[in-house]
Amino acid sequence: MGAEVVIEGLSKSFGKQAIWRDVTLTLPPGEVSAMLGPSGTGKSVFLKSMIGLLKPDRGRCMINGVDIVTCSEHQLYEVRKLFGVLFQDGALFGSMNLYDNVAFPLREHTKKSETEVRRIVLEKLEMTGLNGADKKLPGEISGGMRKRAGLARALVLDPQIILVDEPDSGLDPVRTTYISQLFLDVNAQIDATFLIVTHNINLARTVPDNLGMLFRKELVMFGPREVLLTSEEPVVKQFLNGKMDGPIGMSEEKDSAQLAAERAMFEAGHHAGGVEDVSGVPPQMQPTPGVPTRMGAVRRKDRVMQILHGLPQEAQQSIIESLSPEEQQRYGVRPQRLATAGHRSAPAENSIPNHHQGQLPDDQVAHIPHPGRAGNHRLRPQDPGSGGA
Ligand SMILES: Nc1ncnc2c1ncn2[C@@H]1O[C@H](COP(=O)(O)OP(=O)(O)OP(=O)(O)O)[C@@H](O)[C@H]1O
Repeated sequence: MGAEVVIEGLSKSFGKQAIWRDVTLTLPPGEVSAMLGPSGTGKSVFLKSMIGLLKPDRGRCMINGVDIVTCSEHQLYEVRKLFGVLFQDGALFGSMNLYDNVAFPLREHTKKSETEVRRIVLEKLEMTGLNGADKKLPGEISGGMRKRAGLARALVLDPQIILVDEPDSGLDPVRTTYISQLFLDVNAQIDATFLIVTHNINLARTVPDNLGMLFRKELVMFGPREVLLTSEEPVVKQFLNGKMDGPIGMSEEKDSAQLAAERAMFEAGHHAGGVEDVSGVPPQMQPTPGVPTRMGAVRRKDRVMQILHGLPQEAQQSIIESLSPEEQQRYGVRPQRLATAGHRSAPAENSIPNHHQGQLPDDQVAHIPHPGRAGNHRLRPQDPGSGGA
């Protein structure tokens, strides 16, 4: 199973420029999480901080019990072996063919024989759909293939955590979906913990189990996908709809005068861009038929049902609706009726009045038959109105 990553109060600045402060979240083991955020909000800095390439100013980043912010160089070296990283362009060596690129970490960090190296390289090339491409140079293949080769290389040391930086950069929407499918298939096969940094709305809506968003130097939210996808938080809504209307501006954020001027413009009928309001929670992509079940998704179901009562009402309903009738019965929950427009909830005739803070009545709160580690109490959705944990 992948490693859990527990981040508490993490802050990073460069000189006087604060990048983000007080970031607290947990990446549940074996689940796929994605971090969103406008350009320049420090998503790449966040990834680099997680592998110790950049040193945060404050806070903790615990991986298998080791805090990589304060650990020794030797411990950091060991912890880094748990990571596979897929950089934007695949970060391949241009002068080496794909075989040697993928073999590189094995030759560099292990004492494996060339026979063993060959077995592993060919296995990872096959896993990433690159059978027969081992002799190609990076310059001879498409951007999508380069990314897959970068993923094959990230897999050779059997990582427990896979970090992916903007997988869609330079790819068309169809290739982006194919690489997303590959992430889910690989996740199903090796049960590693994934963190994907992306701007891509389609990917964010359909791929990860958990979503987070960085904005104004803070983590706006982090939690199960249903929380962000049903959120009324303006910055989250704006981002997920790709519109100009909202707090995100041409550079990172707007001041109040610009916000008001633009609001008036949009109210007068100027198109704010993007498609019509997209709201609600689309079905999540699944592993390709024939690929093993995603155990991370199985554990997530129990985990999310354990924290269900603490989630916002819209998210709760969406989660309950995503369960099969048998699962609803097993967890002791039932869907409430939703109004059609914008998936906003309306109390069902037979529903018990909702309590404050989106809590479900006791008889609708999940009963977990087999609580386990997956009941990760540390992964809490951020209060939609705040950046704190
Ligand atoms: N090594 C560094 N030294 C100083 N400033 C840096 C360094 N690395 C990043 N920054 C600054 O940190 C900020 C965040 O950069 P980062 O690349 O993490 O943003 P991002 O959210 O990944 O953006 P994008 O989506 O455009 O890739 C930027 O202002 C950048 O200039």
